[in-house]
Amino acid sequence: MTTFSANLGFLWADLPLPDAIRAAKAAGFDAVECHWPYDTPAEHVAAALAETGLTMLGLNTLRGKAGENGLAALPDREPEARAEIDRAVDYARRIGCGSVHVMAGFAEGDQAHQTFLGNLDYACRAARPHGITILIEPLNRYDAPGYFLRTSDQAASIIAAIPHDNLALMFDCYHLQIMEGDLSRRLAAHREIIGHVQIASVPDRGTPDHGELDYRHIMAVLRDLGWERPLGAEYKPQQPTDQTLGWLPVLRSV
Ligand SMILES: O=C(O)[C@@H](O)C(=O)CO
Ligand SMILES: [Mg+2]
Repeated sequence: MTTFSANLGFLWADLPLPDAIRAAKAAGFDAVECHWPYDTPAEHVAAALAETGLTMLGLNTLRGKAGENGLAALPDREPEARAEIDRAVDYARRIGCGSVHVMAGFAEGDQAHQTFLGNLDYACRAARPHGITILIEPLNRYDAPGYFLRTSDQAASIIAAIPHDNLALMFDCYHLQIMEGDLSRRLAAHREIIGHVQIASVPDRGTPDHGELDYRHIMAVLRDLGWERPLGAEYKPQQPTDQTLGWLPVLRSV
């Protein structure tokens, strides 16, 4: 049976994070994940996780100044990028969260590529003692124009260049359908480096039961590939989240 993680960056985003965790539990999710939890003390999040029995699967590094979308590929910003990596790894460690998405930022070119490699090497070393995986995620050109990481192949070549086994691809079906399509073959080609899978409808980033992607098919592909971890529901609810969950029992029963 496929299991699902509620992305609390979008779902129940109006609630304090501990209450969002409780709401995800009450709605029947199997796990949670978030974007930027840092305004909430880690011990409050850890307590809500312990109370509900849910695990926080992932969180992101902070994006930087207003208008920025991560720092890790920005030349000459290594001290800030690494401080954010340290902050994220420490927070993840304190709440028992298994992965940290290191956000690349708006950049291009070889210097950005080299900077990203250096910062990812740093992140993998910082995360390893805590059993934490570092994730990198290609984002689509419409939501994040100019974002350094755009395709699964680019992510794969970066992962191959880093000599650590705790670096993996966040395969967000929403972004990669927009950028590349051909998702069944993309999932198979990159199976060994995928660390987390996220879902939402395309193109409107709504509930995963409509739009140009049929997630019943994607779920069958993932099952055939031996994927058993929760899929991250990272969609933007157009109504209060509790009123948008009709897709959950339907996809769960597939
Ligand atoms: O897809 C997304 O936007 C998120 O997974 C993320 O972490 C970057 O904002
Ligand atoms: Mg995503």
